Amino acid sequence: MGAEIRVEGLAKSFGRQVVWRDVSLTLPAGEISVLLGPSGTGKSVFLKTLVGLLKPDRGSVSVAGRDITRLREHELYDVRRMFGVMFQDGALFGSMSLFDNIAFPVREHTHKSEAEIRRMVMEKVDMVGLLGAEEKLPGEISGGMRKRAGLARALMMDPQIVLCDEPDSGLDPVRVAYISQLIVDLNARTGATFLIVTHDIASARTVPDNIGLLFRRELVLFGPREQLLTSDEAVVRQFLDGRTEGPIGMAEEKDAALVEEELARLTDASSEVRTPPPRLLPGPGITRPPRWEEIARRQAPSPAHQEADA
Ligand SMILES: Nc1ncnc2c1ncn2[C@@H]1O[C@H](COP(=O)(O)OP(=O)(O)OP(=O)(O)O)[C@@H](O)[C@H]1O
Repeated sequence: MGAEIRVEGLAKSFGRQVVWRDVSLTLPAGEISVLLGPSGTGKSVFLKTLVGLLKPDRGSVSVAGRDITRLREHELYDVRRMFGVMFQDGALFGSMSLFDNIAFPVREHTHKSEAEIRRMVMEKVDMVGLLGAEEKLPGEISGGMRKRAGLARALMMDPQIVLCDEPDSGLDPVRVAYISQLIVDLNARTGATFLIVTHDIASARTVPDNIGLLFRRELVLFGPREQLLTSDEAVVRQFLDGRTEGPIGMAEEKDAALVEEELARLTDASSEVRTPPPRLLPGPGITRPPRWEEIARRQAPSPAHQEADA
């Protein structure tokens, strides 16, 4: 089951460089949240702060009710075990098979037998769709498969919270769609709380319950997906519509160009933008827990619509 994370008044600087100064948000237990923002706005720093790898200058991070900014190192260890982290580059050891890479956290942190480790690894390998590839080296498989292996490793300790740093970076649109579906499926199967950092607006629109936007040292907005996608807030509209007019200037030129390019492909007609697309649902064969049943029910066409369509 997922744990809630409550962040209040978080600030972080490196020397004179302010990364962000007053970030507050709650990641609801068991839900999927996405964090958007141009490069360099401190999304990875935020993930590292949530796991206690970086200490904030101010503010609190409560994980299942415990403020990790006040914990000692040995107490932090217990809280960290609640997390599974999928790093940006997969962070797999190049000389180890996928099996050994995925087994790594369990071998490091537990004294389980090899037979038990094999059972656990094969379960996760199956969950991420890598059955048959477990003896390959990371260099022998595609980028999409490496991402899946990174996810399998993040899941090994049955985490209550899964953090994914750009699970879709460097993948073609079809592989991005597969990874998005996988994240939805894993959320339905594990009930864990997911936070995903991404630049991919298409998946940000269809995967999460909640979306946040970091820009220029601030969390511009964080809330339910529908609220953000239909927001009239100028900065949100500008970001989602990829327009140059608006409060967001061109200081981060390269990032703005990148974001615009993505958005221009996906959100031409602004009327379409205002109607959130349907959410991705867990795939066939996945038993939907009540919260996913509810999401599916809410977005199913009503009987009246079905009759009108017939
Ligand atoms: N350990 C560190 N020491 C000093 N500066 C750092 C450190 N880690 C990150 N930074 C700086 O903090 C800023 C935010 O970095 P971060 O990697 O979190 O951005 P990001 O939003 O994740 O970017 P991207 O989308 O490119 O991954 C950057 O300017 C980076 O150089």
